[in-house]
Amino acid sequence: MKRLEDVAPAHAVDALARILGFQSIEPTASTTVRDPAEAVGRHVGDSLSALALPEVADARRIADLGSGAGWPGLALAAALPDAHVWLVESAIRHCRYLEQAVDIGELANVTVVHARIEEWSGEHDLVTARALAALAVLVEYAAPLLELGGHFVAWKGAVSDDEDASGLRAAEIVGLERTQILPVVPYDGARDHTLHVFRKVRPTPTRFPRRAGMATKRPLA
Ligand SMILES: C[S@@+](CC[C@H](N)C(=O)[O-])C[C@H]1O[C@@H](n2cnc3c(N)ncnc32)[C@H](O)[C@@H]1O
Repeated sequence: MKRLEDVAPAHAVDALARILGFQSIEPTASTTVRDPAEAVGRHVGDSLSALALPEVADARRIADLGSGAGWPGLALAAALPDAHVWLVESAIRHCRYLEQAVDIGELANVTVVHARIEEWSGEHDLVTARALAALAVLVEYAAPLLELGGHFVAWKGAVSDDEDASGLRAAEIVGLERTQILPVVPYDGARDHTLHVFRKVRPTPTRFPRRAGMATKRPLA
């Protein structure tokens, strides 16, 4: 099994160790992977696999959508102290957990946002999401929050041909273009992990974001 030192930069190790310790004992942590040794790969390694992308390593204003227990947002905040990270989460219970995790990690560069993604605004050079929704929904959530030229990275498991095709059609509608799919192996035995990278190439039409719930109820494609 990997150690934090193997998956995180040295300056992030102490903060992430404290957060993994807190996650292992705090009942409101929204994860089934509580054992810190296992969480090193499953959460931190998975989150930081994206540092291989310059679009992520160089980002300065990051919005992590549907943060839940805080991955990848907390790991990116610890690894990228010059960036500011907004953790956007609609469930108040998860927000309370995230605020405590941020305190325990002494992460000065994080803001926890209690909001539905569709009802929040901002302009970011990077938007991230893991385990949140199908690609078509994700690109619709991400596009209005990106500056032109900014990037969206989706952490995905296996993506069916249908989901992929719908995601690309929806991306076209909201002004995004997929630039690459990066296969990653964040921990031993990880299968079908990919980072789908999109770039905002056109302004998003002003009818977005649609009303809360519409993206999942009536997907664009
Ligand atoms: C399955 S969890 C994933 C959490 C985390 N990204 C991870 O990979 O461990 C999805 C989270 O997204 C939140 N969520 C779902 N739809 C949302 C929305 N429209 N706006 C804000 N948060 C949302 C849920 O409350 C939940 O905490």
